[in-house]
Amino acid sequence: MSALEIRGLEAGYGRTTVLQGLDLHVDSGVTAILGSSGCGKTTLLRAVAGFVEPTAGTIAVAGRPVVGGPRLVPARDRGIGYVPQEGALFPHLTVARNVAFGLPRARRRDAAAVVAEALQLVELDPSLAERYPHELSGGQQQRVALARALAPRPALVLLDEPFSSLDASLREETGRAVVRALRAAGAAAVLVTHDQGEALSLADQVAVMVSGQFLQVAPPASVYLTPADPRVAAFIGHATLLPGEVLADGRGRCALGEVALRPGGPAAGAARFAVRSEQLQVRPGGSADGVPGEVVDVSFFGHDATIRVRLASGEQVTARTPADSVPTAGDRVQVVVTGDVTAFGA
Ligand SMILES: Nc1ncnc2c1ncn2[C@@H]1O[C@H](COP(=O)(O)OP(=O)(O)OP(=O)(O)O)[C@@H](O)[C@H]1O
Repeated sequence: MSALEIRGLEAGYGRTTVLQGLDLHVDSGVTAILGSSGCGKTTLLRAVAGFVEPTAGTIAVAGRPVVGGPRLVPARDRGIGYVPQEGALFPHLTVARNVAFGLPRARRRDAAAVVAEALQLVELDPSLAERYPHELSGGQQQRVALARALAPRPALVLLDEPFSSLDASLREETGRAVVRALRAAGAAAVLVTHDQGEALSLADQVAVMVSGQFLQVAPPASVYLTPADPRVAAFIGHATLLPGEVLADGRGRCALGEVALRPGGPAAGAARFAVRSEQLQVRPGGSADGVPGEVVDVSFFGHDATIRVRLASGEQVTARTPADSVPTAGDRVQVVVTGDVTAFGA
């Protein structure tokens, strides 16, 4: 039985349709909904949770229809845990009372045991139970919000950009802890994010959303290495898209010269090539390999750097290079492509 099954879902506000017929299947584990601001990620979560009424389609949670079935099941009866942006804990309640808040009446009598178990799941010290939210760090507050969502033992937890207010290091640590807690609780989760690193590192399945549609739903490595659409390639791999031509022998030609193509692409003729930044190597000007170009600018990150290069054709490409061999703006370089390039029909 799947934790969440969505078919042909349409939803919006007034006359505006935001979700344009979505299908999604979540068995278990974490599914990340990845997309840029305004594409409809929160609207999808709200439709699943029961805060937005869809105009078409069906939603089933743990095998039970909640939309498009015999009756529209209200939010409180869907058996879903919801972690909103920035946790939204009740400021006047202690951690323990926050966690116990959503428990059904029958389980409130042993609330202390449920709270202790939920705090253990999210790896929080039991001594924090009597603190108030303002006495916790941002990461601890997020874990309490998850403990509150997990306490009623839902089959499905929805998380809306849960780490967006945390700084980079805390974000990674909290993200991993949250995934461990979800797995330990046996709950499937749908995590909304616009951060591709977060989606790729935390999720078992990534659904890439653009304008209320899913362009690809697949495991992280597949959306990264074998994007189904040029927009997925540009969004996920920071790929440069170049016009070119597929040659008869399965190779391709573009402003980067002749390149090897990933099998299964379009037939010979005009095409678009997606080249990920780490597939491009920048060598000193005058090197034998590659095509010539001029460095436009460099962004240094410590562990590596990205280098924008203007090719002789006038097109610009972005290369990622180790931190110890970074050229400077204005340098003449040779750009070499490594590995297979993904081609899409023009
Ligand atoms: N209550 C509302 N009434 C009318 N339009 C809305 C409402 N909420 C959202 N929208 C619009 O619906 C579209 C999708 O919004 P949504 O919040 O789902 O996007 P999102 O992908 O979650 O964005 P973000 O990453 O910025 O949170 C946007 O164009 C937004 O302006």
